Amino acid sequence: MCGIVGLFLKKEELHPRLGDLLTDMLITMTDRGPDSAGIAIYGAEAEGLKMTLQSDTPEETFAGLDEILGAAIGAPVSLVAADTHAVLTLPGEAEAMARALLAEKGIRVMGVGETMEIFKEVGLPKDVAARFDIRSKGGSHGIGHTRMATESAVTTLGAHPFSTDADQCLVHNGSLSNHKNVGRVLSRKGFGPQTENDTEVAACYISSRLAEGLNLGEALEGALEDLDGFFTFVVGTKNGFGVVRDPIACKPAVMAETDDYVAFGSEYRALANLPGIETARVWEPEPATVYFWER
Ligand SMILES: NC(=O)CC[C@H](N)C(=O)O
Repeated sequence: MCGIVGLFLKKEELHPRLGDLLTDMLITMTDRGPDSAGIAIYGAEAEGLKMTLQSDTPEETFAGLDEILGAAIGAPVSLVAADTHAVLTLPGEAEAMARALLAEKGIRVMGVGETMEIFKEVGLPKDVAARFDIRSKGGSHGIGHTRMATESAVTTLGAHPFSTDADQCLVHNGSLSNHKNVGRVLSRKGFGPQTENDTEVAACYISSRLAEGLNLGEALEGALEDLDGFFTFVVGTKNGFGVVRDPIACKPAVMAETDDYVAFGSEYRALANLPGIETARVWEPEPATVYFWER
């Protein structure tokens, strides 16, 4: 199982509603995966870099962290905390120094980017969305996932979306069969996974191909060649949104497009309440076919 949703808004007037629409879509998919849930939101562009952090002891960990980091970096740092996560904004050139300081304190970096923020925890979509107040978040596009684990433990780090490079994340329904081998090859190239999860290998694979200069569509074509097993992937980048299913395509998937948005759901009921869905073009994505949109 696992439930995936994605929403790429073409119409700017809908941007303030992104978090609300995605939350409803993901809650509809709850019975496809009760283990953990997560949402990545591509929101307002930061002046600098956003780093989404996670801590199991957020009250002690996040208190005063902006001042500590700001003093160490010698530049202003802002921090917005919500439950176990916090979004830090800092100058891009301070990323390496910030990562070192955060690692010393045992704080996890869930993802970085100019626009992407990422929130994921063990629990049901409705609870995870409420803990991080996802409904209040606006943005241009986002992806979400509710997990029934097949490949690694039910933990925060095993939850989707997996973000393995700036402004890039991926969700997956299925299970890969050659992720151990692909992971080893990617490790040698400096794109190795941090967890035992098969999906993270797919995210690392896309990162490595984008870093080679491929666009998102080409990177997803590469995944069809190089990744074995069952998969429906939905991928977000700063300006892009892509979908691909393996050649057998046994995991359900449905898409809808209007002048206002492109939407993905594991099942139609995830899309059923979107505005204007009555007149949308609705289709089942073909096996081994890449779909992607870029602004
Ligand atoms: N049920 C699924 O689709 C699981 C996705 C992935 N294999 C995981 O374990 O996280």
